[in-house]
Amino acid sequence: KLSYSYYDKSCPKFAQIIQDTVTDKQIKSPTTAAGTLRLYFHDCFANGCDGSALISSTAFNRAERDADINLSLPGDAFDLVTRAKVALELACPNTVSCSDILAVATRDLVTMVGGPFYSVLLGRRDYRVSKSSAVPGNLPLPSMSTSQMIEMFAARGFSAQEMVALSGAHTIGFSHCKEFTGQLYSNGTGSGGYNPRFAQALQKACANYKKDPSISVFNDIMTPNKFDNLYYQNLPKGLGLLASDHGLVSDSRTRPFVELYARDQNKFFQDFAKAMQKLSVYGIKTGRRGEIRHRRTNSLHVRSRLSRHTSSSFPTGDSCS
Ligand code: HEM
Ligand SMILES: [Ca+2]
Ligand SMILES: [Ca+2]
Repeated sequence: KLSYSYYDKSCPKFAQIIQDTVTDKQIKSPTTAAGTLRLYFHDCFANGCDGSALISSTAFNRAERDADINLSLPGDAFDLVTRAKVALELACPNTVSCSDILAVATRDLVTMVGGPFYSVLLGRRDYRVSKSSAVPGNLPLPSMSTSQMIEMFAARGFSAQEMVALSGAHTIGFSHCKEFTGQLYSNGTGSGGYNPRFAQALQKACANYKKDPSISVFNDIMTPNKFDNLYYQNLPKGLGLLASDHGLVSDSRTRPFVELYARDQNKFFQDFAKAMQKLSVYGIKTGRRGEIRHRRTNSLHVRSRLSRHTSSSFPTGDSCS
């Protein structure tokens, strides 16, 4: 049922509208790419790529996006999807799903910041149900062992190699101090796999994070805004940020792939693209299991987020939330 030409007749401007929205947003807010890529991963891993992570909570329902782990997803990522939705509803009403928008916008952003281009199958439908209680256990935590992470990916049909390739997403974006400082302080400078000078610098950068939880650090200190293979080159040098990143190079089941991608960026790009295509059809809803979501929002959603990003006010009109 999915196809590459799904909107060719019903919405010929589909690809162009998303591309224009993405370009405009990424130029104005350069953190959009990483935020959207993470949002996409979190949507897909929790019950499939069905737009469930985009839904806002109501008085009667606490939605996925208000699950603890999702509170640090930046407002800019949600805002991007809403902007594309508004433009697409004007051009072709009631035709394009929010989950297709998120899949293609993510691909466009990865390409825009230097990563590989890959084609995305279309025709996903959006799921109506979104519960914050369904999130814990479905997403990896930096405190998990490599075995636990391998298991979580395997449960969804992803090999250890595909997990390592997808983790290359940490070549861009940020992490908040609370995600890695526990490791730094409990192990003391230089242990736990961290390069000693790097650990010191991180402690300094995060010295005030309890007072200011928005303090965050680049995932890839070498090329934080560029999608490349420096993330893998950093790991053996102790320059990975999260404990889970270090785990990939200390475990013998994943280390060979870290080394492979550190040596060969083309191979990383090929495998990342393939794994993203596989992720993009994970748990999708077709037919009557889903819908083309379109909600009218006429009030501003005011949200408090842990995120360092400012969440732009949502435009009035159709939205995916
Ligand atoms: C393998 C296990 C993984 C763990 C334990 C993990 C954990 C995390 C954590 C804790 C953060 C910091 C969030 C924050 O403080 O705002 C983060 C950021 C990020 N993650 Fe992961 N992640 C994993 C895999 C992935 C995958 C597979 C992708 C995408 C394909 C991904 C994409 C991202 C991106 C792009 C960011 C930066 C977000 C931003 O700058 O707003 N991660 N990850
Ligand atoms: Ca989902
Ligand atoms: Ca990079």
